Amino acid sequence: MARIKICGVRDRAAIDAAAAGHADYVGFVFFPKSPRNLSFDEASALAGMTPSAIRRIGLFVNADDEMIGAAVRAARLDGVQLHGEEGPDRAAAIKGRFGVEVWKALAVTTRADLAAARSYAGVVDRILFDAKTPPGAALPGGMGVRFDWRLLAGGRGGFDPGVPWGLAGGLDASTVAEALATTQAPLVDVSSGVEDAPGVKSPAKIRAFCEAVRAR
Ligand SMILES: O=C(O)c1ccccc1NCC(=O)[C@H](O)[C@H](O)COP(=O)(O)O
Repeated sequence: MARIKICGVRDRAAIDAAAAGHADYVGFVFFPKSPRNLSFDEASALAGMTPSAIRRIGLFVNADDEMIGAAVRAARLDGVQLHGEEGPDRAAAIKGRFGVEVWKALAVTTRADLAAARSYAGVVDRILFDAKTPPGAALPGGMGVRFDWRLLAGGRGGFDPGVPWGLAGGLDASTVAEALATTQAPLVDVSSGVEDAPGVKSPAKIRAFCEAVRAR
């Protein structure tokens, strides 16, 4: 069964809904331009509300060590998701310095974009294939954009980028079954697809999303 990450949670209701849906991860966004951005104090409080069965992943975009360290400590993060232009060397340095799981998001439009995953094999704990947002978009993720999931449709053994992976971008309760059927993704990540407005998570949509994943 695919693992579930609910990204961009900002309040107790969203965390409770993720727990009710047996989500595996929640994502805390540390990117000031995002409507989902958290202060370190907010993240610390949310961490205290998160059941121990759910792991906390902090999302960063080209952040420096000072910011990542402060967030890891405040929110007692289990992992960091790198959503900017962090290369394998930077990812390795972050893993070495902070000793948490490191996920790298790769923006995908065409098959050629998948090849970059290989350079992170043995370095990161997970690759997240996410849709490339349009040029000039306000954010590099969390915008409900999807890519052609057939790019991840593997052969008999399924798609194998040589590193554990997940699928993100444009998922919601009505599309995730098709996404899973097409890709056999071992993890799905959702943000705007479980919101009523940017940054406003819907507990009902979170529960529906989790049910749609678990129903498969
Ligand atoms: O959520 C944000 O505001 C955000 C900001 C900067 C970089 C990435 C961001 N979000 C990434 C995600 O939440 C997801 O990993 C992914 O992009 C899926 O988002 P969505 O299409 O909205 O489900």
